[in-house]
Amino acid sequence: MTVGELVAAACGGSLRAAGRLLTLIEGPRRDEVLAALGPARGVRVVGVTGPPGAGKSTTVGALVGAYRARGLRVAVLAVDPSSPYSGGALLGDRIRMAAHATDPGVLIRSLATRGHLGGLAAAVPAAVRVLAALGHDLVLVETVGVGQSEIEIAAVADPAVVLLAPGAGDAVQAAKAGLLEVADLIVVNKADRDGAAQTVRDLRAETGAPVLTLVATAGEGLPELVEAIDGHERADTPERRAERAGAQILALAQTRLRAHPDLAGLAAGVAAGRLDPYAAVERLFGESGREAE
Ligand SMILES: Nc1nc2c(ncn2[C@@H]2O[C@H](COP(=O)(O)OP(=O)(O)OP(=O)(O)O)[C@@H](O)[C@H]2O)c(=O)[nH]1
Repeated sequence: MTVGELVAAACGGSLRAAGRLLTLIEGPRRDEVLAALGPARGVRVVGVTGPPGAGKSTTVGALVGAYRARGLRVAVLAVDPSSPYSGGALLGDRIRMAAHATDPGVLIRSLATRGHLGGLAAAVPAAVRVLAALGHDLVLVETVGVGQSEIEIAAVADPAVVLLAPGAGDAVQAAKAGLLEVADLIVVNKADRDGAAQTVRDLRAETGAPVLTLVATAGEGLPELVEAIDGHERADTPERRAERAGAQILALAQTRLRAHPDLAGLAAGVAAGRLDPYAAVERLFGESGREAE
């Protein structure tokens, strides 16, 4: 099948074709697929991130249920920055979201990011474009908050929801990792556990922001979370959209620069004193960089 035929089949409802397109955009044929999709269509992107075990998958599953009840077509992109595997990654998440596995209005997909910096930034926007073109109304991007990835998620998600479990450890780790800085919404999940109220107080003191509570397994606090997500979207402005787009462009540019074939040679030159770093940057950007000045 050509890419055009795949797009037509996927738009006609073929999950196989949709899966194939999502695989293609992880490789060298990404631009071909994006061109075949036609003009970009707006789609809501909600990010859910947090430390391992905070309850991200359970929460995403609950959010899928809430948005399906409104009749929206929902896609879930589960991103595991530590996994080199595509497609089959995060099997556990698929199992936890089994309630939606047979619902044709829900597409659940794992994205590998091959472990390189900027991986999430490079992979997610293209996948979101595909999902939007296929008629999804909402994309939930779930990622394990373990490093660079959660900073990058803020660039594509509106809002970025940071999920923590009760206990000082999680909150302190989240603050250290820079997770709280990128959070549009902070949620303490497992609010049925001891220490939840204290964690909420700590996070409020740390961030000065409102903190939501949730029992994802029971759906307690879910309507409030959905309301907060919707409210955040209503408050979106052209300036904020431009800011997110700018952050996305920078993250992609950084990915390209890190993979630049001349980078190692230039670094060796600077280290040996043959070249100064300013000249190295000039060479890295080549003609386009010089023209821009
Ligand atoms: N008591 C309680 N347990 C919960 C709640 N939400 C999730 N859990 C449990 O916590 C465990 C981890 O939940 P997951 O949804 O897999 O968490 P995760 O953040 O996706 O975990 P990773 O995939 O390891 O990153 C599971 O056993 C859930 O059933 C909650 O609100 N209360």
